[in-house]
Formats: sequence, C-alpha cells, structure tokens
Amino acid sequence: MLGRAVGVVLRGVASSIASASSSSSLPSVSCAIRKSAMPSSVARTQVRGMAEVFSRAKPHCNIGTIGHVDHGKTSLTAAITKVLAETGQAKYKAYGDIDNAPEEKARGITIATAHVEYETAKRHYGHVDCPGHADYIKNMITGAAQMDGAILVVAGTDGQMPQTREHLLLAKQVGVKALVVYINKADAVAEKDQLELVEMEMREILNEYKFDGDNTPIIIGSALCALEDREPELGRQSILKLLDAVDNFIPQPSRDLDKPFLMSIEDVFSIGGRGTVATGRVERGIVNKGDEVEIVGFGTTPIKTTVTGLEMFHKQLERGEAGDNLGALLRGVKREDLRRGHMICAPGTLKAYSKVEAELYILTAKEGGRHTHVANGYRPQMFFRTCDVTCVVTLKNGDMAMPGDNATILLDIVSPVAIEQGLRFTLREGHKTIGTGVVSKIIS
Ligand SMILES: Nc1nc2c(ncn2[C@@H]2O[C@H](COP(=O)(O)OP(=O)(O)OP(=O)(O)O)[C@@H](O)[C@H]2O)c(=O)[nH]1
Ligand SMILES: [Mg+2]
Repeated sequence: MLGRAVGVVLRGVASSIASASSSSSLPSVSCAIRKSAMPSSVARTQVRGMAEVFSRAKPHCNIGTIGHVDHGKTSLTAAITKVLAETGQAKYKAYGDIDNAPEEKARGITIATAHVEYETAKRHYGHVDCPGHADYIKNMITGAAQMDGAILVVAGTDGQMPQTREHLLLAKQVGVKALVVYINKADAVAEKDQLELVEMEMREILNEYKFDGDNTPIIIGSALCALEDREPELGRQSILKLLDAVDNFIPQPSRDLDKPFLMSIEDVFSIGGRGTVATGRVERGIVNKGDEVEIVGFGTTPIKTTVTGLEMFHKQLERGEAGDNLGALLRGVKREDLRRGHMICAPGTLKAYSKVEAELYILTAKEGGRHTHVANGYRPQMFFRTCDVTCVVTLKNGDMAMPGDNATILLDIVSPVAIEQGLRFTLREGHKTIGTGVVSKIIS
C-alpha cells in the first residue's frame, strides 16, 4: 500500500484517484507511517485529511522518452528514478514496474505509455515513457502530445533507425519545443569512433527535422550500467549529466493561464464508488474543483458535467492549470460516454466540426511516407492532440498530389471533433505517417 499511496508511476493519472480513495480508508496511524517513509519531494506535500496535496513549489515541466524500439527508453526512465531516488527526488521505479502489463513483460517491449514523476533542484517533472515499436506509434503520439520537451534515446550500437526519425517528425508536429539526446548502450560499443559517428548523424537529423542540431546536448552513457551500479562514468554520471541538460536546455514553457480551460483526454477510468475520471495534460487555462465543464467531440452535442475532484500524481489539487497532468473526476458521466480524443473545456468555448480546409505536406518515401501519390477520396487517419479519427481527403487543386508536395486540401471528418483554426495534425495510414498539416479554415 505504501508504494501505491505515494507511487510515482501510474498508467494514467486516474489510478491516483483510485489509490487516494482506497487510502482514505486507512487509519491515521498508517498515514503517518507512510508519510515518514516518503522521499523528501513527497514529504514536502502536506497531508490534508488523508490525501496528500500537490505542491507547486517548483515549476512543473512535462517530458518523456522517445526513440526506436529497444534502444533503452524504459531502462533510462527507470535509471533516472533510481539515481534521483538517492537524494529523495524520486521514488525508484524498476524496469518491471514501468513495463508492467503481462503482454509487455512477455514481449519485452513497451506498449502503453507510462507516467513517472520526479524532480531536480530546478523543476518538478512529469515523464511519459513512450513505446518505440512501429505498431504502437498511436500511443507514442498521445504521449508526446503532452510533452514540453523530450529525451530522444538512440542506441550507440545501432545508431538512428526508422522510428528515431519518425518520432522526431511526430514530436515536432505535436509541438515538442526542444529535446536532448541520450546515446545509450555505450557499454556495448567497443569503438569510440562509432559513438562519435552516431552523435554526428544525430545532429544532422535533428537539423533536418528543424530541431537545433548544433546546440542540442547529446549525452553518451548506459542506462543499464546506471541500473546495475556498474561503470559509474557511463552509468550514474551520465544520468546526472542528462538531467542537467534537461534542466538547462528544455525551456520552461509559458503556460496559457488566461485562456479558457482545455484538456484533451488521454485515458478514461471508472473508479468504484467515486465515478469516472478522465486524464490528460491541461493545454490551456485553469480548472477549479466544482467548475462546470463541457466535453466536446465525437458528436455534435457537448456533454455537460461538473469537475468534482482533481489529482496529479496521487496528490489532490483544488485547481488545475495549463501544463498539469491531471486526473479529473467528473459528475454523472459514464466511462462509456468518454474516450481518448474528447476535449474537456470551459462551457461554450469549443465546438465539434467535421469539414475543414488545411495545408498539407506529403512526406516522401525517404521521410517514411508513401511511394505513390495521394488522390481524391483518400481515407487516412487524422491525429491531433490525443485524438485520432478517420477522414476523407479532397485536393483543392487537381486530382492528385505527390510525395514531397504541399497541397491545399478539404478534410471530411467522419465524426465531428473539437477542432480549431491553426491546429496542427498528422495523417497516418497503416503503419506510416504520410503527411503533416495545419487547419487553415473551419467550414462546418
Ligand atoms: N548493453 C546495454 N543494454 C541495454 C542498455 N539499456 C537498455 N538495454 C537493453 O536493451 C533492451 C531494450 O531496453 P528497453 O529499455 O526495454 O528499450 P525501450 O526503448 O524501452 O523499448 P520499447 O519501449 O519497446 O521501444 C533491454 O534488454 C535492455 O536491458 C544499455 O545501456 N546497455
Ligand atoms: Mg520501453
């Protein structure tokens, strides 16, 4: 119970509400014991009644690990918590606590994103560990859509691979502002030249995808060594260097606190005896416990409800604000009524639409896109924020567009979704990202 009550890893923040509700039945003695065993970051939070209160003593920043399958993202996530746990700035989450689903354990890969919490002297971090496997890009997009910055993991043994590039493209597209690179598995690379080559190659592709390849910190190390307390230079020291780079190179985003509240739902949970909880990152504005909100998308009529509880990393909040990774308890809404991609917003501030005009760039085969043209009637999947929905493409000028082209298009979306002018989106087909675009006009 102790681990769960102060736990830092959660598959969706809502599990915090579940554990908070179960911990509320604990006698106060055990609550006191739990508190004394907490790391300092958690101990700073007050215990009000039985539930802890989230502290805003440090700025909150959302980051996460992205990169090709098996390059060591989950190992690095575990290693970060291990090193920071030494100073009470995290609770150690072992590899198996992060990839904890039976299928993940059996296959040795990440499928669902996992959320981890830790802090440095400078900031409090929410960290999303994303899957690298091409089959689970959808989960990666949802994870990356919540990040202010990212750690791109690339194995020194392999160098850049297809999802290294695809994740860079998607990270750019979902609005990740800056990233740092961790060249992992340096313990398994005998030739130092090879690591230098990987570093050069990474700087090149960062520039290619419009990140700052020349100035991006690139740290060489080994997550496994850090986890196994071996070769401290490559292990523990590299993690500290990485965190220093994250602290200093990933800018603290300015939060849109003055705009109306908007949160794109990442996941939905039903918490026995308490109701339905939606999780996600608040994109803009603030929300207070007791606020009326609307849920928009997948239909034309918004669902009206009230926020009756707010939590972040197992700790309660009276108010959530832009940048927070929240779980919101919603009154009178059934779990089946909600899904990933619904937006929760201040009443009357968002509408669902099904026809928009957009500017699209069609990726070339070299960029991971199609070999052949896109024609009228093409039906890809449209991704934006945490939402994905089927749409039909009509080209405004001509019947077809080639990979490498920019095209003005009309998008007919099969189910109305909360969409705005200026919104960036990605089109995907099967396992490929085929285009990136921006909504230029709402039609209906
Ligand atoms: N030699 C060596 N192996 C490592 C290192 N880091 C991770 N590994 C191994 O690489 C394999 C993949 O590691 P993961 O952390 O699961 O990789 P991942 O990037 O999270 O994989 P997905 O989430 O499935 O994309 C595991 O067997 C790890 O033990 C390292 O620094 N050195
Ligand atoms: Mg993983």
